[in-house]
Amino acid sequence: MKVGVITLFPELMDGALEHGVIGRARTKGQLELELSNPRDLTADKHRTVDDRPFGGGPGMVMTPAPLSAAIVSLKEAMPEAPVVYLSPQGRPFDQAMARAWQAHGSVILVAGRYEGIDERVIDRLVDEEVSLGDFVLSGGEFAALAIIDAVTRLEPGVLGDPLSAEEDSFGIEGLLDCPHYTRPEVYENQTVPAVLMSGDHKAIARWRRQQSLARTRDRRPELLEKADLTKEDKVFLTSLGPSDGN
Ligand SMILES: Cc1cccc(C(=O)NCC2(NC(=O)c3cccc4nocc34)CCCC2)c1
Repeated sequence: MKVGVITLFPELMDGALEHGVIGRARTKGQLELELSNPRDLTADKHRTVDDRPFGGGPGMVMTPAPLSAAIVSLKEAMPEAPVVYLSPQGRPFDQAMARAWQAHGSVILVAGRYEGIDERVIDRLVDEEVSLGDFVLSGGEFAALAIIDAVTRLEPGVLGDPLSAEEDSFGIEGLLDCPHYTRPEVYENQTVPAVLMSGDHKAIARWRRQQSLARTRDRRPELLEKADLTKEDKVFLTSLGPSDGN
């Protein structure tokens, strides 16, 4: 997987991507990260990357020239990669998008700062706008980090146990995850569901599936519409009483 990132804070990206599963994927060459900082491509001695908005108003806007130069430099290195601007105006990111970008093999992510980027850069160079959610951030970098994590995990060989990528709840046709327990067996007088201690793997798998289904119905019923449910799933859901929302 090749990921290009345009960011004014490459050190922030680098640092966050040196650890854990993602850090190892980089070391093993399963993830190639190429960062480009528009500030390095400025032509003025003050290395200006932002300016005041036409039409007035608060804050600053990222200027088009250095940002375009940074995008073009990565497009030359990764001509097949789609250019994705991370922004609140974008299409919500989801596991299907992560799978599509992993399958494609490369993506260029543009992280905004200030109030955003000059619209002419979007018109000319951006293929798609994608959002991590409806909240205000200082920059697109943390959205980029989340997306890089989601995509890299899907790369074959990155996760020790390939099943865990599938078993992540969104791997199982977009259901929420079941509860998880580990030692000690009794903690603060709270015990573990007996089925998990039974050694009956069929019963455990059924319990986990039913927990995922019940939680999805209670907390995110809209996900059930898109989920790929078996007949047994549907029978179980019908057997549940009214949702208690938890
Ligand atoms: C709801 C709302 C309305 C108006 C502005 C903002 C806002 O947060 N504007 C600031 C910026 N936000 C993001 O980049 C950003 C934010 C959230 C999710 C994201 N997913 O990807 C990038 C994302 C845009 C340029 C610099 C940071 C948010």
